[in-house]
Amino acid sequence: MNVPALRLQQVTKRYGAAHVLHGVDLELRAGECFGLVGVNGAGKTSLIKCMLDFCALDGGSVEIFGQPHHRPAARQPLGFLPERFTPPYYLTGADFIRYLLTLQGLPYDPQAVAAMLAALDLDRDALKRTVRSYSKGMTQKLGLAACLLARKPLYVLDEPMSGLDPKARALLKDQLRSLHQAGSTVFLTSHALADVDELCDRMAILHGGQIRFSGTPAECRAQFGAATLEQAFLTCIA
Ligand SMILES: Nc1ncnc2c1ncn2[C@@H]1O[C@H](COP(=O)(O)OP(=O)(O)OP(=O)(O)O)[C@@H](O)[C@H]1O
Repeated sequence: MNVPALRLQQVTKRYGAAHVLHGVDLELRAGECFGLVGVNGAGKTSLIKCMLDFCALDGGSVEIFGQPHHRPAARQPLGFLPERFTPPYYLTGADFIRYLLTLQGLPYDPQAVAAMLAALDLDRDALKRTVRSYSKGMTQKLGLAACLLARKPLYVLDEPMSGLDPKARALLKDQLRSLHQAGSTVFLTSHALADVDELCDRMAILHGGQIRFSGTPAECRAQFGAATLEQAFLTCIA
């Protein structure tokens, strides 16, 4: 039997008196593209922080490819793009990519870097410029490039389309499809339900601290008797 890429069991998270996650169960099969959706403040980023051991759980457990998430080795097969990606402003794009690759024991391959920048439509000149001179979309592309260059079995991407122009969104979707075809598992959050519909094998709706729906986008439409994923989402959280 295949080990799940991610398994969350009864995950509970509180910030002081505020209960954000109440017993969340979620399982990602290895090799699938999975989308987590929910309104602002639903707890998507908190769930990711719990998964990656950036904050302590108040209950439950998380396993990454069968290993308890708090073991550093469990996170080795994982690439992560945070929701608010803010690289050190004084580094050049090349410095930043080199730094992240070095941390993972990977070489800086100028050809691979150039190919990834082209694949995300980030001008190669950006490598020489300090990050302080980047636009929001350029910064997001740099974060995506650094993350995707590491070639990991599992990617956790918190709102990866954030700040991207229509061309870059289309290119990123191509990249995510390629990763999927190559066998990587992708977990992403998104507010663009059309992207989730297009890209994801399965999805979950997080609302009120709990998973209200988990299944394929087609199952989501069918379960809520809706023609579109947007209508299904609205019915689900009503
Ligand atoms: N460090 C923190 N301390 C206190 N409350 C927090 C903290 N981080 C998040 N929260 C609260 O937890 C709730 C969930 O926030 P979270 O960022 O996980 O939501 P989200 O679903 O990712 O939202 P968005 O779609 O707006 O990015 C919100 O009410 C938020 O204010």
